[in-house]
Amino acid sequence: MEASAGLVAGSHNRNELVVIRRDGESAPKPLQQLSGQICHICGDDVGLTVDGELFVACNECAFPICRTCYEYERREGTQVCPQCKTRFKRLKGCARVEGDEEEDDIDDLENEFNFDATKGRKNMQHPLATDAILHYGRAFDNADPHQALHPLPQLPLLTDGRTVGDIPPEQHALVPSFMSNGGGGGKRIHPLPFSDHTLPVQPRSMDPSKDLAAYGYGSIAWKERMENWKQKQEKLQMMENENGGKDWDYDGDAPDLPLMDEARQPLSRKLPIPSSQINPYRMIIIIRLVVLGFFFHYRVTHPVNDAFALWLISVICEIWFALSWILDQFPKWLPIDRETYLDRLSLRYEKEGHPSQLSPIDIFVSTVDPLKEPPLVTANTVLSILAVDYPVDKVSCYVSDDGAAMLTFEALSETSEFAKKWVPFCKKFNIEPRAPEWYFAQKIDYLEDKVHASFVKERRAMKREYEEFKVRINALVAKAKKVPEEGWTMQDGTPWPGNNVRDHPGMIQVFLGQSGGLDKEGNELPRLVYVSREKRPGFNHHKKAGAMNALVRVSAVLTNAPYLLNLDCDHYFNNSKAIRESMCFMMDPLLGKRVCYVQFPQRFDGIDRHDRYANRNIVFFDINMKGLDGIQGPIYVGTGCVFRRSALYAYDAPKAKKPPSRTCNCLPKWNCGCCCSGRTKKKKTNKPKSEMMKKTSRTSTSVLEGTEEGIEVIEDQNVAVMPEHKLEKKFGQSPVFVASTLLEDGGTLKSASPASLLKEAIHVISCGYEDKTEWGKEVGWIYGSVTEDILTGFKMHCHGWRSIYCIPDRPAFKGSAPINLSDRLHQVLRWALGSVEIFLSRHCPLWYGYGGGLKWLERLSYINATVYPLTSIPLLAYCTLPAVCLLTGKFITPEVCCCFFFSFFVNRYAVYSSTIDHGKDDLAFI
Ligand SMILES: O=c1ccn([C@@H]2O[C@H](COP(=O)(O)OP(=O)(O)O[C@H]3O[C@H](CO)[C@@H](O)[C@H](O)[C@H]3O)[C@@H](O)[C@H]2O)c(=O)[nH]1
Ligand SMILES: [Mn+2]
Ligand SMILES: [Zn+2]
Ligand SMILES: [Zn+2]
Repeated sequence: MEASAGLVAGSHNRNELVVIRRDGESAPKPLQQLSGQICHICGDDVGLTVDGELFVACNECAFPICRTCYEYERREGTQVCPQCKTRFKRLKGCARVEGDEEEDDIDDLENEFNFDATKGRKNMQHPLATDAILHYGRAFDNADPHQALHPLPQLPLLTDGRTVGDIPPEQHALVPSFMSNGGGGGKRIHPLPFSDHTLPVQPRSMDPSKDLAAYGYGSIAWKERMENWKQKQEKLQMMENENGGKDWDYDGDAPDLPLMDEARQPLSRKLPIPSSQINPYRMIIIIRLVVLGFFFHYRVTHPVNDAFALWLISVICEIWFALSWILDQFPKWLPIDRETYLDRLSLRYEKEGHPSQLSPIDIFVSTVDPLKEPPLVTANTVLSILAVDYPVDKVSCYVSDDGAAMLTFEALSETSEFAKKWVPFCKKFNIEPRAPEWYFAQKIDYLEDKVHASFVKERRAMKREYEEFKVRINALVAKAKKVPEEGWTMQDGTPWPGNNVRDHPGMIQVFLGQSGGLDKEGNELPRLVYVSREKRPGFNHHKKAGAMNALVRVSAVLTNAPYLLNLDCDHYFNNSKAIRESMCFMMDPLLGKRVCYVQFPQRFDGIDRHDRYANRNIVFFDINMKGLDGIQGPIYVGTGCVFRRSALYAYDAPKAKKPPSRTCNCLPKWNCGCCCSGRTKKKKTNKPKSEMMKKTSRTSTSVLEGTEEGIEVIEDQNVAVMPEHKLEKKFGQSPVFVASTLLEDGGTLKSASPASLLKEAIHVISCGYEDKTEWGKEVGWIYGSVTEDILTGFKMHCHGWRSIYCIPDRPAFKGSAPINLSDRLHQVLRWALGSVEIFLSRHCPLWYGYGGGLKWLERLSYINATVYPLTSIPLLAYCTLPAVCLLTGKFITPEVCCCFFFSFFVNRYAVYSSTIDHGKDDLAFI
């Protein structure tokens, strides 16, 4: 390589030219003065060595980095040069870092290049580096004052008190993030600290010299990108801050027209899977069905007389397998994808100069046992909620603590304090994800991620703050290990009401929100509410379903947002725009009114690459659920789901008044003459915007224009003309709660004082509240199964609602899955038992809810979801048959011909795929 290839020139406002040769064969000479070089990470002066020479961190490309940044990167960052990705070597006088092999040998060249053998530039070492002794005074001048004040705490303790190194890899919770170097499976994560639209990503060229030209320090491209970025940020900031902006003129002027049109567009779009992709699958299903017919014809008409019992058992098993295969296949007939338009949502509901019209949302987090579900995990979930990209006054977070643990309470209190620093940081730099543990587990790529200098410093300071926060939480956890004899006492000296977990009063504490103190930048934070429902012996508390219903009522009394989102305590917001995604469906004036919930797929962190225990459930989440979305909507999986509050109150879906010729449920759609021929006949709505956006109220019958197909008319028939005593019978004896159910657009009674509302909230979480009401039977989360989720979703579909499956590019939520065998087996067993519970209950999807709006393919899929565990019985029988055959010398079929072989083979394959690819397992599409 030519020496000139490595020539890099630094110029900034202090404009001294520095020339450094990359090959190092002859010592590079500074042409003029050396200081004045700007660090391309933090923007400080790079500084000099004691010899008065420029500090050089990377001998390969001499990318300008100051000593502070260099040390930080070695200690906690990627440990490689941001530009050429060569591993940093230790420089004399720099702090030791974990992973430094030798004690004294500073010049650890061998190691250096063993690490990155591909570079093989052993003798291209920069001479400056070998005797680089740093200019301490200088370096300290540059150091982040925060860093100097707070020495880095020891290795962070995990929540169970052990240090990181002690943790076996198979553990729930946060371990993987400590173990891996940011993102499992060696895949590098590129966090996007700034939103995608701020700067176009410039593709990196393959030619290293070009690379340098484009990215080398002082290069024009770099500076342009910085400038560009700054301008865009300022613009964005201005748009956000400006409150007296230009009014929106709907009927108005030409310049506004494009915007207006855009705002009128639908907020989401349905994308059917191309028929060229899906038809082959359908064909295979049909072919198999036909072959199956032949097979059973043969089997039934050819009994084996000398081994009748064997034959009968095998035929029964085969018929069961065939049926379960059919149950499994047909709900996949019409898979669809969806696309959302967040920009249109914003144009429509967040008009400049007006207060945001986005709907409020109440977010529920459920926890039970702080020792099994570490408070740090819950804290991360809560932080990601508080920092969500949504108007703060429209978000409330309710944490249900079924363990009545003071630890959870105190951790939440700490979390609310930390949120005052964390939330403004997230919003300022637009980072993802907004759960600090997962955010800091990512490594930054300073070049590709368009990092701004001030961001680098604030990020480091925040990381330090987070580590201190973690230490505080871990201290709480350590303290909670030994329970004092007289039980816990709160800071004010009163005993903790929840000292007896099975017998304690209801507890509510509101943190943050309007009255709860502002964040570091003086902005309000979302409301955070701690709720622990009353527990008394002799009452059935119905586990998670009971906890959720308590939250439904508390939130109705305190905030009453028209939408709810529920999350398990270990599922954090991975995508801060997730609520907006769901609102693209819920707030769509056309499609929205019939949607009971928007389910997001469950995604997980820290699963091993081969997904040993099939935690990901790929077939279920990426195929079955998309198939259901094409019918009546995905089933509810218990977490990551945005509900319409009124759907939880057991109201029927607004009826779609379809033209009589379009009411069929034909399958398949493409050969149905009755419902699809006139599909293109879309009814244009010419009503003025304001009227289209008019909110409908449950107390008045209103007519909406069109539906998702644009051809139907919906009528809101949830007219609440129920007499009050009936409402009380349905919802329980709380006038405030009952009144809240009548407010379609949410909101609370303005007349009530906060104190009286809190009193009412305590009342609605008392044990006896649900007695003789419809809670758990018709209203809210439905009781009677440990998989309350399937049941709850099923009831809604029976009421005629439709659900939506939303898969944003960036996964909306992420959780931790059980990654050890016994936990996983327990979970699968629990799900299986829950399903059988439903199958044997009055809610059995075979018989329940006819005439209520449940589509038959959707019903098939619910039957499949509840009956699948029973397949284990015929499977066991079928697997023992060969052994019995061998022992008795008899066989399940009579003499065999070759056409039989063919059909037998095909059928066996079908049996295999239907039993193994069952719902929640990971195999091929069919
Ligand atoms: O008495 C209880 C028991 C559980 N939970 C909460 O329920 C959630 C799920 O419990 P977990 O033990 O993690 O069950 P999983 O099998 O991991 O959860 C899956 O399966 C459940 C049952 O189908 C669903 O409810 C969950 O949302 C879904 O993630 C957790 O947040 C718990 O804190 C309570 O609030 N109260
Ligand atoms: Mn879980
Ligand atoms: Zn720096
Ligand atoms: Zn380099």
